[in-house]
Amino acid sequence: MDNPLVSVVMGSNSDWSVMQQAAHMLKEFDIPHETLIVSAHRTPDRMFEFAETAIERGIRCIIAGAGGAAHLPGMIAAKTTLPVLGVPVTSKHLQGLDSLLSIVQMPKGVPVATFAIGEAGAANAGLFAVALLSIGNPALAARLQSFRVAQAEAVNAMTLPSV
Ligand SMILES: Nc1c(C(=O)O)ncn1[C@@H]1O[C@H](COP(=O)(O)O)[C@@H](O)[C@H]1O
Repeated sequence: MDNPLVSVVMGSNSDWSVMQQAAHMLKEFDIPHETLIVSAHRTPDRMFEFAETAIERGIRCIIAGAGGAAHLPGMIAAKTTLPVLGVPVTSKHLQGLDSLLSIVQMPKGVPVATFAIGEAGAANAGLFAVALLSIGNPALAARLQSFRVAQAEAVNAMTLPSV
């Protein structure tokens, strides 16, 4: 996508089933974004270059998802002052608790905004990026409000089976 405002990055293509939820939200709100595979562990030089050039490329925030020893969001945050939204990807052996703790326990001074494990976290990271971009953008803020109204209506229309 031309001139992306949000980067959605992940450590491996195996993260896509979770991380695509963030991209879907951005698409729903017509936010120009890019999706990339970058790994602090496996492609450290590429990760450094990505983080160091993100501001000059016009990126406004970075959604970073990883599983297991999920150092990617924190390492990106170490190399840029852009807001980094961390998504703990569900892992095979520890169900993403390892990813969550790796992402959330950042040392003071280098924040990563950490979301829920898995698809809900990825979708919410996308929505949070929209919320960040809606500051000073009343049209986008109005679309976000409409999204909430539609969501409330869907919940109001829910029914339960009789016992
Ligand atoms: N946590 C990280 C990092 C990183 O933090 O740099 N790079 C890859 N990974 C994670 O390794 C898991 C398994 O990856 P593979 O499926 O490729 O073996 C993925 O969830 C990925 O995010």
